[in-house]
Amino acid sequence: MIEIGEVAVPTATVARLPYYLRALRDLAGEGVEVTSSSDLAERSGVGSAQLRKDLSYLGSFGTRGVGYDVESLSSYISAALGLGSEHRLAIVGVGNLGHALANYSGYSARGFSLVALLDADPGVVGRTAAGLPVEHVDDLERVLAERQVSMVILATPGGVAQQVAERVVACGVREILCFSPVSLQLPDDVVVRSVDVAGELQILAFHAAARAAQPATAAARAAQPAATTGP
Ligand SMILES: NC(=O)c1ccc[n+]([C@@H]2O[C@H](COP(=O)([O-])OP(=O)(O)OC[C@H]3O[C@@H](n4cnc5c(N)ncnc54)[C@H](O)[C@@H]3O)[C@@H](O)[C@H]2O)c1
Repeated sequence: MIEIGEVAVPTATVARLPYYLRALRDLAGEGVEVTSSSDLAERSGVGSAQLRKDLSYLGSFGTRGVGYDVESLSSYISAALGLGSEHRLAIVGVGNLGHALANYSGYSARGFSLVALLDADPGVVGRTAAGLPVEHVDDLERVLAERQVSMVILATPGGVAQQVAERVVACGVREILCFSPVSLQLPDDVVVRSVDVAGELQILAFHAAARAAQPATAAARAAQPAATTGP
């Protein structure tokens, strides 16, 4: 469970909120003012019962027979995710992956500002990516303090990730997005989200193998219409 204000929300629900928010923003971009739970659920890639359950942790939304007000639900989820305040990001490790992450153009639209890039390689330090200079990791403490960094993306080789993460945490950062292939050992109040593309692909491979083993069952399940009730 994660505390949002005075409410305890399951971690899995919090992980789905960004998908609801993205779907709501897409709807707003299309000029849609009110949406049904089934439409929002489909756009978010979840079942509508799951969507209603997740939203019920945050409060009472939607009008039966009418639906959800896109703008107000979007504002509420943004506030629940803490996106009202600016999150200042640094990327440590600006190799292939770090460079690609630096050039991602979607941070600002989602409430994040990329403010610093750090690397240990003298051949990388001094280059620019996304309009920012890459600074030496020796200056990590100064850079994080000066730019008021509150979140760090770690994209260093696995062998140095623990040591870099400890320095980041000593600077007061409590949220780390880790791409390095290690299990970081950090104080309990530090939240680490690890991304593992190969692991996700292995899960897809598992599903592909399961589907291949049971073609008739899978086809029958896919043909069943989803049940929808409520707003
Ligand atoms: N999680 C995933 O799905 C995923 C996908 C691809 C890569 N990775 C991992 O992400 C990391 C980066 O991958 P890559 O392909 O960009 O590698 P890369 O070698 O191109 O980049 C790593 C960068 O980290 C820098 N570095 C090394 N030591 C450092 C330190 N102490 N402080 C700061 N920077 C330091 C290097 O100079 C280099 O620029 C690797 O650990 C890789 O295994 C994870």
